[in-house]
Amino acid sequence: MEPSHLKNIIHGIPKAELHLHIEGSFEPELMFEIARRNNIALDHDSITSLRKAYNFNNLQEFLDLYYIGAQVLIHERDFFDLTWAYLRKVHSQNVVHVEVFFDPQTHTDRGVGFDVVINGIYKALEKAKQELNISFKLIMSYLRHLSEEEAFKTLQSSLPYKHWIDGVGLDSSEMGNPPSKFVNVFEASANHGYKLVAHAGEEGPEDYIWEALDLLKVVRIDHGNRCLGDDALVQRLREENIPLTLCPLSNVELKVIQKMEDHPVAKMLDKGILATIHSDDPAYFGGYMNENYYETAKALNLNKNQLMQLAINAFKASWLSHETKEKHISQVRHYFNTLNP
Ligand code: HPA
Ligand SMILES: [Zn+2]
Repeated sequence: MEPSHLKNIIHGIPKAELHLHIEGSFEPELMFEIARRNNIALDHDSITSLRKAYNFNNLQEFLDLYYIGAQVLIHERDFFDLTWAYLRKVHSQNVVHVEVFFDPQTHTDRGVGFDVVINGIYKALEKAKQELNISFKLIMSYLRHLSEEEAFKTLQSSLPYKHWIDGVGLDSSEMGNPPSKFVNVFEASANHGYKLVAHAGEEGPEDYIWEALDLLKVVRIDHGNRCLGDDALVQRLREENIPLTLCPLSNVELKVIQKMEDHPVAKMLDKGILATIHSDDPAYFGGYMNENYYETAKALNLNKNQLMQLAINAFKASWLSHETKEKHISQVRHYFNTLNP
């Protein structure tokens, strides 16, 4: 397919984004603006020099910069501006539903209140619902390099805002921080009514995916790239329809795979896994939803049916009501039916 034709097709697909860290959507331009108004000095003297530092050999090298960038976020307005900028951007890419992660501990550990963080993020999400017609869910993610006790404190802080938060996740440094470390806090989170997801099998082994399913009882796996090495796991994912929220540009940038041509998403679709495509940390990895779809489709030579399946899978994997999912899925089908051959 011609690149411009493929881009046009992808642009027009109504899309759902289910794996997005709001702190990872922090574009350098906005980071400099917020740093200036908060009187915070950044390590880099220009946007160009900051962008040049975005060159990672692994997850940890990225996380080190990601946490530094987040330090300029202090006031509710900062969290609002961050979230609003992301929502405007994805609106321009025909994203109609988002399920957004935020990392409260990245901020509360610096003395920023949980209320400040969530008010800023939530108000932007509400505004996008009203003005951009984007529906949303909000997922609070525990940092796995910290202790389970710390996660429990975060759970406690979240309770006054429970009606705004749909689920909890698990992110940050995967190796050496297995899901089993968080069994109790996940169980407690479920008891408070939160849905459960976890990053697993991004850099970590298949075992971590099993643990996320069996011990944490998650309903969705974030990444899960490593599952194909384990036939029993593939069967489990397929039989239970467990979605994998994949992030192809992230995988290339963090050297989870060597090149996009090695991405497992097409094989996963072939095996009947509910695989979906998202952007993870778009400001750091060079692309939002359309760019993730495009680079993947180009490298793997995906056809229209595969693109349609990916878009449908994302709505299936979402936490929208059955009725709303069906509405979006029929819009995706209609869109592909109206495309010229
Ligand atoms: O890709 C990721 N993996 C783990 N933790 C993260 N926190 C932000 N992005 C990521
Ligand atoms: Zn992620």
